Amino acid sequence: MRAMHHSSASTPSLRARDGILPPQMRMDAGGNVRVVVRVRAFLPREIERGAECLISMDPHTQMTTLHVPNDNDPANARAKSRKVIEEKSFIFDNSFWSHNKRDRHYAHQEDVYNCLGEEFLDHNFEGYHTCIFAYGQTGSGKSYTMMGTPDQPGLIPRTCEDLFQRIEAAQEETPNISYHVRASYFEVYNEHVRDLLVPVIPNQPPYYLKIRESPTEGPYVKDLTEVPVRSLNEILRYMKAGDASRTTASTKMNDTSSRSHAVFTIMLKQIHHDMETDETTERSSRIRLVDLAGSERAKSTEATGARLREGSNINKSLTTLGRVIAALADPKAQRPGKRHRDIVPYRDSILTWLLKDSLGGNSKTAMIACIAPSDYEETLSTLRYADQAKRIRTRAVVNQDHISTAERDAQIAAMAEEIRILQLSVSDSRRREKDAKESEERLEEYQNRVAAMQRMMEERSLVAEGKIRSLQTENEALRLHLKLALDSIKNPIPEVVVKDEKENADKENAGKGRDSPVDEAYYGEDDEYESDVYEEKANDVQDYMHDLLEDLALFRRKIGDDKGRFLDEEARHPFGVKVNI
Ligand SMILES: Nc1ncnc2c1ncn2[C@@H]1O[C@H](COP(=O)(O)OP(=O)(O)OP(=O)(O)O)[C@@H](O)[C@H]1O
Repeated sequence: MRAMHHSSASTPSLRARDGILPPQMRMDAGGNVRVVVRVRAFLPREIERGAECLISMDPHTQMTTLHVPNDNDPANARAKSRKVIEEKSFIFDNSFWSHNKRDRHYAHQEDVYNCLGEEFLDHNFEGYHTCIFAYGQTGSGKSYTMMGTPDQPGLIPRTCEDLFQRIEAAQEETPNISYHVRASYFEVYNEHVRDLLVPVIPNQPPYYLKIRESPTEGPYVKDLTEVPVRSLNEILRYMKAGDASRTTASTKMNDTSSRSHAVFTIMLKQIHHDMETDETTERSSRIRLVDLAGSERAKSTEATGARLREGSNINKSLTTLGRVIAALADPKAQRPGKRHRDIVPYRDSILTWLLKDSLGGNSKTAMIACIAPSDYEETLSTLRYADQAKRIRTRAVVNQDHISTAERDAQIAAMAEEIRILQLSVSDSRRREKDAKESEERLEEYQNRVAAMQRMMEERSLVAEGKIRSLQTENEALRLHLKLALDSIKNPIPEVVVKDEKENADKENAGKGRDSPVDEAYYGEDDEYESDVYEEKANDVQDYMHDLLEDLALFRRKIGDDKGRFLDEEARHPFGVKVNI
């Protein structure tokens, strides 16, 4: 069973990069949703129509103010028809001014990452799940902020880059930790989930995935592709492929990408093996990065109300998200107790059901509210959403497990037995073909167990890899130590004589008629005897070190054999089962 602990910052080998942000900017375990707002520059069409910027931001108070539009901009005519139209101010955790590049406070992509992404990645290394989602009307800069462009990469590629840089640095520093990264990418379109890592087959209808809920892990997408990734380039390749799939799908359906919600997930597993206690500590965290559909479509759908059911489905997820945020922000929802939790309508849409944990459960969550500079109505609506989201509190815990090698082996053996029994019952119910549903359920359970076992085997092999790496490092250190020891024994550093002593010694030597004390140290009669002793000592140390290295080599071979056996076992059981998250 998964044990949950609060962050054990003292675990030296599994740590995040600390001290980057002042403590008041770090969330505690039960923190509020972090809310930031970002305003973009004018687009060419806005400049053409002579749009005015209605936003101002105060870099000291992080206040964002929405000003009343003048009468010249036709885009704000509807806003003008409202009864009350007034200046509105909101304070957020950060107000990012990306409107005018010449401004001293201009927030570049890098600034957004440094202020938010970096801290969230710290949390992931500490073992917390995180979620960052971008919200805002179409064309307000969500994709630019999350994905960016090749020249100006956004939060997602920067997170991946930093993740692999940290892993690389940590592996050099502490070789007994193994890191395992997996990624998945899906979109929610028209209340359907589509796997973006499965290539679209031309002239074939899209394949939609089902949602399931596990009592321990919460809602997940069944059969979602989850690929293991070992480098930045690899993860970027998957991301690109997913984006291409998203665009292709949209064109095929004759739609725009802004109608779908894209969810990019990275699973990070850190496995630390303590050679002395033979105990393994695992930290698992989920990094969820979400680019939501444009918000104003949801509102217009809602406003007309009479659209076809299919039409209203398109952004059902987004309107439900609004209701979920409102319910969670309600102080009643913060109180413990089943009744209050029940009023949150997570299950009313696919997106909110899947993000249940990220919005109101075990996750540290941030919302980036993207706003256009000259649209009063839409911006006010986004800012109100964001203001409400500030009040949501999540309950993040460090996802950490301790397990000894013996316990892991026992678990694998028990699981293998369970799988064998399930396999028998699957083939039995298939033979009887009596109850198709029962058979399907058993098969699903069987596949889940096989996938879980496959993971355990992979982890066992990761632990072995970690052991080998730390032995190699130890080996190298010993070799170096031995070399230095031998060098210093064979060529001892002459004793340094301080000035006064040297003068006295010189005088004494002059009296004895000798040349210098250094000459004596090197060529004196006694020295031949000394050098024999050194040689003998050197040989002893060398023999001792040699034995040690042989022991190490033996241990290494043993671990290598173990690993080879596991891999063989895996090869004999080509599970080929997809993994659910
Ligand atoms: N901070 C920014 N700096 C420069 N250009 C930006 C910025 N934010 C957005 N843009 C530009 O504005 C346009 C719209 O942005 P983007 O596509 O990110 O919007 P979006 O909110 O994702 O829209 P949709 O909901 O339709 O997907 C793009 O041309 C993008 O390059």
